[in-house]
This record gives sequence, structure tokens and C-alpha cells, in this order.
Amino acid sequence: MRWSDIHAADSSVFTRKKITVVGAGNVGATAAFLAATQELANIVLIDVVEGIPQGKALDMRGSSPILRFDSSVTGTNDYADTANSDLVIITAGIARKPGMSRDDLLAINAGIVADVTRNIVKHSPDCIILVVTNPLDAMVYTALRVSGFPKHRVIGMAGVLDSARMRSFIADELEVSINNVTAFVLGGHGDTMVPLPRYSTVAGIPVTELISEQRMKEICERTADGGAEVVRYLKTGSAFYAPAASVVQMAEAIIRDNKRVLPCCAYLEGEYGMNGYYLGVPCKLGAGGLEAIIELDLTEDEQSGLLRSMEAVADLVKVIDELGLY
Ligand SMILES: NC(=O)c1ccc[n+]([C@@H]2O[C@H](COP(=O)([O-])OP(=O)(O)OC[C@H]3O[C@@H](n4cnc5c(N)ncnc54)[C@H](O)[C@@H]3O)[C@@H](O)[C@H]2O)c1
Ligand SMILES: O=C(O)C[C@H](O)C(=O)O
Repeated sequence: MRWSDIHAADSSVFTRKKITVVGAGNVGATAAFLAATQELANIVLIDVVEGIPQGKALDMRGSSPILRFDSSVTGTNDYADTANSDLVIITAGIARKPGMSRDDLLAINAGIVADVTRNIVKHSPDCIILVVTNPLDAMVYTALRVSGFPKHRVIGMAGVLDSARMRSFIADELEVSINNVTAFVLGGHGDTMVPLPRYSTVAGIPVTELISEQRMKEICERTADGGAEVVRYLKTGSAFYAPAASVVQMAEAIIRDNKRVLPCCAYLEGEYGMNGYYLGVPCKLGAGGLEAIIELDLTEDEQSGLLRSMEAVADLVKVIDELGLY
């Protein structure tokens, strides 16, 4: 067969899923790069700023012969290029600076997330949306309300990041491989998040048997402050390597139908005794998006921590509901 015949006969050789990343800043560009290097899908990177997504996409594609990936990476300012995406990751919005809380981003980022979501729904009506923009729990809620999508197709990323930070602190404390350490952080992605030492292990051994209560308390506090610690160093923005890796792990579970159990920001309708809010809980992710919420038996302290977290999210949701975005 001549090359031209092969090409005409089998145009499906490079058929892949399609992931759009909205926001070509620190988190978005890093996530696009990681997803491309893992050949999760063909990637479209979109931003309001002209030239940035195009330049970064071209630069990523230039690395493909060295890093050996065949996924295409396209930069654009036009939502038409995002059409029929299987998965959309929203990172568009402003990041906090030292002295700010994530909640200070609410008013500006709610408008951005609402606008982005409307464009996504128009061009990719069947996609699954992963939201990263802060304040996370309120921004996922915004995307759910604006999109009108079912809850299993609108999910937030925070718990994977917070748990990964906790895992790294435990591994450092015990000087063991990160591969042996699991950890779970539930609740909202803010100061009220709920790290769960009881559900954290080292090679299956409960961490509570290996680390003193006082040291564990300090690790939990450092976990809850993990984002702010990075912001204090960077001064001009917030963390992006670990956040990008975290959202790509969720994307991988969905694109490859892995059925992974990960802490995700999910819309609760009765689970954990809560109703009508997004909060971080253990979930199963697969091709259907958020395929199940797993309910754990919590101690009284853990449950009241989760309730405090929900009350903080509820305050933000009240503000969002009054903005008239949907
Ligand atoms: N959920 C989490 O755990 C988590 C982790 C890290 C960062 N974040 C949040 O993610 C967001 C992005 O962080 P970053 O560090 O990438 O910020 P960044 O400033 O580097 O990038 C944001 C990008 O969004 C773009 N943008 C703004 N408005 C847009 C719009 N309407 N449409 C498309 N693009 C638009 C900007 O041009 C910029 O390129 C922030 O809100 C940050 O707080 C969340
Ligand atoms: O801390 C931030 O503002 C960004 C993000 O939520 C993080 O936890 O790194």
C-alpha cells in the first residue's frame, strides 16, 4: 500500500478523546502539559488572553518528540475549537496573593466561571466538567447551576490535592516512600477542611499507631495551611504543580474509566446528612464521571468538623445565589 492509501483508509489511527483546559495560566498550562505527556487525550488550551494559549500549546507540542507523546495540543481563544470535548477542566480565574483567603476571590471568579461554563455547555453539551478555580466548593456549585448538567458530570478538585500534601508530610515525617502512604482529607477546600488521620495509613498500618497525636495534629494543621504556605513563598500567585497533577489524576480516572476512589468535591443530596452543597467526600470516578459517593462512619468530632466545613461553604453559596448568575 502506498502512504496516501494508508492515510485515506485508516484515518482513525490518532483518534483520541478530547480534553479542553480553560485558563492557560499556571495550573491550566501545567495540567494540559501533564495530560498531553500521558497521552490522555488530544488537548485544547483556551484563554481570554490572545497568544498565550497558542504559544504555550506550540511549545508543548515541540517537546513531544523528546517526551514521546502523540497527543495534539492546540491553543485558542475561540470556543468553537473546543467543540465536542469529552472532558473540560476549568482553571480560569484569579489566584490569591499573600494575606488573601480563597474566599476573597469569590465575586470575580464566580463571574468568570459562569461565563466559561455557558460557553462550554454551548459547544460540548455532553462533557464532564472538572472545576479547579477557587473558592473551589462555591465555584463547582456555580458551574452546576449555570450548566444545568447532572451532578455526576460536574465535579471539583481539592481533596486529591489536600490528601497528596498530607501524604507528603507523613512520608517526610516517617522517612518512608510516598508509595506506602495513603491519606484522606474531606470537607471544603478552605481553612475548615477535615484531614482524617484515622483513615490514613502507611503500608496498611494506621498512621495513628506510628505518629504521636501531637505530631499528627501539627501535620493536619500544616495540610490545612498547605496552599497558603506556598502562596507566602511565591508572593505573586498560588501553587500549581501539585494542583495540576491532582486534576490530571481525576481526568485520567474518568478518561481511562479507572473506577478510582479519590476524595472529590461532590454535590451532596443526603450523604453525610448534608443536602444541596458541594463538599469533599470519597468518590468513585470512571467513564460516567462521579459514579458513586462513598459514605464512611465518622466519629462525632469528624462529623462536626465536616458540618463546620459545610457551614463555611453555605455562606459562600448564599452570596453566589444572590449574584443572579443563573
Ligand atoms: N482547587 C484547587 O485546589 C486549586 C489549586 C490551585 C489553584 N486553584 C485556583 O485555580 C485558579 C487558577 O490558578 P492559576 O495559578 O492557574 O492562575 P493564573 O493567573 O496563573 O491563571 C489563570 C488564567 O485564567 C485566565 N482567565 C481569566 N479569565 C478567563 C476567562 N473568562 N476565560 C478563560 N481564561 C480566563 C487568565 O488569563 C489566566 O491565564 C485560581 O482561582 C486558583 O485559586 C485552585
Ligand atoms: O492556596 C490557594 O489559593 C491555591 C490552592 O487552593 C491550593 O491549595 O494550593
